[in-house]
Amino acid sequence: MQLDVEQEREKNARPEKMAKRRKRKAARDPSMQYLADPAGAPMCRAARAFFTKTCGLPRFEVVLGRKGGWRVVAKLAVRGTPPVFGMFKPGTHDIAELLHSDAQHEAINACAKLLHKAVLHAGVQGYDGKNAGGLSYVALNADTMANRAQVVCVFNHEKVDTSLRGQMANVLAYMHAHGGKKLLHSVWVHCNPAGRHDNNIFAHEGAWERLEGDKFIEERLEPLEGAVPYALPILRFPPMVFRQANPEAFAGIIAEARKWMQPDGSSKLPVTVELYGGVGTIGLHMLDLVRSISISDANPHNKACFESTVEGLETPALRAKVRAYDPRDAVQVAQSGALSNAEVVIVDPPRKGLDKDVVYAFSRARRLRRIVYISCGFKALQRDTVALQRNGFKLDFAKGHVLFPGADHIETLAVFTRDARAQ
Ligand SMILES: C[S@@+](CC[C@H](N)C(=O)[O-])C[C@H]1O[C@@H](n2cnc3c(N)ncnc32)[C@H](O)[C@@H]1O
Repeated sequence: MQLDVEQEREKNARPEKMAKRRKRKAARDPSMQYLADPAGAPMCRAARAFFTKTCGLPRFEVVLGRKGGWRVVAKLAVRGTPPVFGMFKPGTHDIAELLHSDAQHEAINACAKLLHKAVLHAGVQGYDGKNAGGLSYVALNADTMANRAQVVCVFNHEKVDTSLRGQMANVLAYMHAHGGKKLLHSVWVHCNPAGRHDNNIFAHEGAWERLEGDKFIEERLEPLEGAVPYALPILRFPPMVFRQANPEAFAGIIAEARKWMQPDGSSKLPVTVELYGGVGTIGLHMLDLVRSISISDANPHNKACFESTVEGLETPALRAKVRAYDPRDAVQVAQSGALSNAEVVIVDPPRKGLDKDVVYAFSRARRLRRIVYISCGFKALQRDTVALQRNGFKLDFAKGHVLFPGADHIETLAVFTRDARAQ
């Protein structure tokens, strides 16, 4: 009997404890938690230990860029009426208001503030977190060349109808009347009728409508100071494709990856395949270093961006190196024979890392010597490193880059090489 009372007390105490824990966690903005020493964040320490102690590399350097103004892609949740723009407190569906962040590009901060005022003025309802309807997210992308922002209003609706267009006309009228014209690159509406537990901001099948402005943000990733110059592609981004949130720091990863494109150290240029290639952000910076390149990505919206960048390349010789863009899943591409002549493969998968079937396809690709792996998911990279090593690829090099200073995150360039006789 005594035991039952204890158990009952414990059971009742648990929700209270959980609520306290959630509150404590929520008090810390997780993206700013390690700002004093970004390279000392737990994941950076874990990566250092893994690559030096477990993998036996002599060193693992972690590179840190600037701590403020680096973020060019911001996605803010919107909840309630009047709508609050911000971030979810960790482990909850409550929002901490965030219209300004020192991490964000100034065009994003200015636009978020004005958009919020316009939404309040136009009487737009925020998503209530349960029932369909309302503004659920805003996504802002900085056009750093012109100091403007590409704005997407995401509604928890099935389709863009006259009511939504009417609300957005009022929002835009307010923004235009309050200095928005020079701040706005473009304005889009997207419909994502997701449930409250669906964390995807954009829906694969959801409707998109561009209300004003240009289709693409154009971006050049300036090479690091002192780098050997090469023809820089102009990348093009509509809002529905992946764009690196910290392009300045990502340029450092590209610069490092460029050093690893010749697997046998000779001057022979390799036949290269890139999987998870997005709009071509990495591969199109390697054209002077490859004989040819084929790129693929599962998001079909990337293809038009990629082709538009290729069309604008400086010389026909560079254009001639680009073989194809395959808008399919990496497993399908890897199993379709695309790797049969590949000597170098570049991969930059999402956080979950490489699919097992992709690793298997690498092990069967007879000419493949090198994998240049850019990872945004350290746990998956650990798993993939072990799997690639089992399949005869030796880890030659790894370097960490802090892309989101303050967050517990690391982006890693890892280079694997397979000796011709090892297959
Ligand atoms: C981390 S992003 C990298 C994109 C690009 N390398 C860049 O730097 O902008 C990962 C990319 O993988 C793509 N992706 C996600 N799952 C995929 C899959 N199963 N097969 C192929 N591509 C996938 C996404 O569309 C996204 O463009």
